Amino acid sequence: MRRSIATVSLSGPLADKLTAIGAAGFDGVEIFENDLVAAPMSPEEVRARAADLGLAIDLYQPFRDFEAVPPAPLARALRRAEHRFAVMERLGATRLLVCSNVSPAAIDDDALAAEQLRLLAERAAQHGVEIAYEALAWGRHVDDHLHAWRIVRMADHPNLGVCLDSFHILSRDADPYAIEAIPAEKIFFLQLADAPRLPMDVLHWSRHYRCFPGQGDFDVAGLVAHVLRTGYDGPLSLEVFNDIFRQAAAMRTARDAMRSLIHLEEQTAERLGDVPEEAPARAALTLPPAPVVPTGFAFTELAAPGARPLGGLLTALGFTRTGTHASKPVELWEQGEARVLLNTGSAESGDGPALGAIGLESPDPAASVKRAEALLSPVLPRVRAPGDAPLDAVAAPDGTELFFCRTAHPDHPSWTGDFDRNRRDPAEPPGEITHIDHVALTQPWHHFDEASLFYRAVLGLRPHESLELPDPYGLLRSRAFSTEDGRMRVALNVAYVGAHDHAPDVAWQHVALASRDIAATIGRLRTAGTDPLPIPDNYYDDLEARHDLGAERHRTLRELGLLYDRDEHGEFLHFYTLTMGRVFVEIVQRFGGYRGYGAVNAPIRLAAQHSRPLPRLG
Ligand SMILES: O=C(O)c1ccc(O)c(O)c1
Ligand SMILES: [Mg+2]
Repeated sequence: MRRSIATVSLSGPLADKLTAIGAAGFDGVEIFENDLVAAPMSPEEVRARAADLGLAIDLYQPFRDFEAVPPAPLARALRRAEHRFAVMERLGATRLLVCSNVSPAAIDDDALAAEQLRLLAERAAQHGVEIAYEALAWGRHVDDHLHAWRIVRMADHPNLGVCLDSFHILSRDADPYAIEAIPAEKIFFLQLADAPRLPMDVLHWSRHYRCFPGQGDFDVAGLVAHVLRTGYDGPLSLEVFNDIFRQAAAMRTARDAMRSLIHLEEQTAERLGDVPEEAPARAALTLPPAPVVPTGFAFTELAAPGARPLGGLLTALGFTRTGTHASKPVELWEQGEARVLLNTGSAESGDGPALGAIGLESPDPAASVKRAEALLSPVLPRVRAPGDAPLDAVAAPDGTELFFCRTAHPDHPSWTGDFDRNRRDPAEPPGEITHIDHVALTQPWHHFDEASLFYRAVLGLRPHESLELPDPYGLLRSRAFSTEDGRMRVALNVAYVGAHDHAPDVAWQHVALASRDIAATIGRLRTAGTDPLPIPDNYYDDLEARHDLGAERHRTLRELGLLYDRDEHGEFLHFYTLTMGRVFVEIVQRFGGYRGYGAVNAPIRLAAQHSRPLPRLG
């Protein structure tokens, strides 16, 4: 399908927005009047710029508070309209969006609305313009797309149709099924936006919290499927009012927008299903190569300029250094299926250790990269020595390198073959750590939505509930993404701005390791002389109030310094190590199918982390 985007969705002056939209590969653009009015370019210049960038001007908008008014305001509105038609002629735009009247002066009279819209359409026709009538969810009398359609049908003018906007429809929980009854030629435009479910006033919600499809909670693909069943073949156009996107780099937002549409077309195809009666609708869609869902973690790589403290920590947790890379200053540490790479050669950032890369188990690493590339993720150049196994990698939005691996599979060269694994001591008593449970990545606040879409669309992960966690210095947003079977999980946290002078930088990342006997692991750590993150006594008093686990268990948890959570599936015990540079390690033990991440305990962790000076490194 043709892909468009409204200029309101991006940051910057109009010329820069157009450049970014063109560079991201869009076919068309909705020009917002504000952007044009404020631009130092004539409509003819905007027209020429758009044409140079290969962009059609698909819509000009918005035209407000027109219909169902008394004669005097109608006369004024028609005068306004004539001016808009003249600008549109200069722009070369032929569709004008008219949104439903929000003025208290509007009259609740569909016949009057239809008559006046007919008059507007008649005037528009003289300028070769068509009117797309959109029901705003907060319209005075028309706040529903089917109501707008009834008025359009009543007006019965070839230059008048409806504009459907997924936000206005889905924010009101309207069933989009009835859209299928609207003839395709009367759907003049389709605007798409997603949004997180927020119980708030709909105007405020729409103007500040819209996001690209795949970043929020709406079933946008389901709606598009209904629209395509009508035979609609106009553009899929993103119209996103978002406070953060208004501030973010336009090039990056435009690429994210395009990624959203690619993914949306794919999801729409899924909603349509592979049956003959849906074939015409499906034919309009362009599909990227199918997602290759990771099956687990192959490794995590920590940039460890001063490797000693991290190596010491891993030893205390029961890891063994099992190898060194044949051509790079990278050590392999293993325990069970948990593998940690310490990259001692990484540049000294001044911040100390950091999480640099994640290895994901993929059933087909090359296909994983093709998928990521089709969804506009930067593929990383392969820097490897001649004998090294091929490693396919892409960059996640926050710069974390994601390697697609096939560990120890007979049909695929394994990355572990690049390590001299001569140090594995068979006499070493096995520790309790079994595998990597999850990885938690802190995202810059203005890239959180981009990162969410990346993990959903590129890796095919399922989003979990979005959480807000109190922290002494701010409110932390957190959302987990996992495979259906939960074997591979990533938690994204958004870093806050830190407006206090003394607010610490919390761009921490952490690796959570699964233990089959967490009491033994924390004991092992203490025996090695390494303290875990201390948990205040008050936590255990509160835990006793919230859960009755029996006196004995409560005493043990308190003595060991373990945190506790439960859900309807099972129980969860965990603890943390102290932070080193930008990373810390969490040890977790799941019982009986517990699905969460101990998020209730995150505020305790954050408070404890803030109360401690950072350990000295090196
Ligand atoms: O918020 C608004 O006023 C507004 C304007 C134009 C639109 O297409 C829309 O969906 C909302
Ligand atoms: Mg709209």
